[in-house]
Amino acid sequence: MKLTGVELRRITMPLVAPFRTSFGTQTSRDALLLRVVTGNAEGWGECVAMSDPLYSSEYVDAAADVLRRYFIPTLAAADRLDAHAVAPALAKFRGHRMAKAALEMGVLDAELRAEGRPLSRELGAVRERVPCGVSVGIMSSIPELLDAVAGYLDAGYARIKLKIEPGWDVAPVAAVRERFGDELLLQVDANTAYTVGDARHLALLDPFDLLLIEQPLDEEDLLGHAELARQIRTPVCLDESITSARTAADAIRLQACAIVNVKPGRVGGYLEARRIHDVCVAHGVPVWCGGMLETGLGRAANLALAALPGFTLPGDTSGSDRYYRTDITTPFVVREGQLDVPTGPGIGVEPLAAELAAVTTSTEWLPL
Ligand SMILES: O=C(O)CCC(=O)N[C@@H](C(=O)O)c1ccccc1
Repeated sequence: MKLTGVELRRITMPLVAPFRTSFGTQTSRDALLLRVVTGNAEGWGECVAMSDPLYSSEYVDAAADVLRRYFIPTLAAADRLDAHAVAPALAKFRGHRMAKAALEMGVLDAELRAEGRPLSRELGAVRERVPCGVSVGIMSSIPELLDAVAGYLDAGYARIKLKIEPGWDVAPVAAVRERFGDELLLQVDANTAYTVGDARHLALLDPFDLLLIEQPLDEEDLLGHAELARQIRTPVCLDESITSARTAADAIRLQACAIVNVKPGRVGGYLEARRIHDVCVAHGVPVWCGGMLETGLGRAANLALAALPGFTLPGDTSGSDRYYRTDITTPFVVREGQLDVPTGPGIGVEPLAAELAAVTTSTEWLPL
């Protein structure tokens, strides 16, 4: 397969409501999409980097630049190209995993569409539908939080994840437990907001029977997470710390985590995400699929991944309307707390022309 050209497309999609985490508040999603054109098919890639380097070191302008100056020309020069050749071809460049993931996703989508094969089959999916959790941001009051959680439970979500930070942790968890009962699948996400010195405070969450506490400490503090895990009962889950199958294996061996949040964009693509799944399954560590406010393109691909056997916990792949009034693909609608895994070739969805045009802020065609 030969690369004939790549379109870099920037889009801006307003969120239906502000989404506050421990590292900031988002009101819209500025994203980079890639349309990868090969001799016999086109594929779509979505870069999950945020507008600013607050979740990780990557940000969308930098991703566009490194793709334009280094990654796309490197692939164009490759005499044979398939999705499995993308990561090795780009390995000489350090980091920029989200940019690499977007390009690999576009090549993988094009390759599978040309062969008529769904991504779910390529990855090894064993389910046709996956249970959906939902991520709930930090709110300005407990009543506002309880109303939001009630709305998501009415919508059928199978699991609630609460964003927490110092000053917004035990009280919201206690209020949600008290209002919605002990059966509710409930977890929290700190996005690195604490230190191991907060262990005694975080142990106050133990009585609430949480599924997990996600990334409580700095992404580079594996030993701190291992120490924290010895001091609290709530299982520790890592997100930002897990950037590859190698770091997943190290984190497990160091007993820094009992559960892993797998995000294809964070780890360099869906093929590395599958390797992380395989490492975790081999160690008996459950995984679930995280989210980065993806459009329907990334949502579709994440559903294929979330259908693999080791994804035994509900992920953050929620319905399109959790974040967007109008998606750029046919919207994903949660039914009985589940979403259908796309069955079409490749990622199984394509952008809707009018909806995509309405949110496009720039396009750039790189002929190769
Ligand atoms: O449902 C989603 O797509 C978002 C899930 C979610 O909470 N993502 C968090 C995270 O840290 O995992 C996030 C939010 C904003 C930006 C980056 C990451």
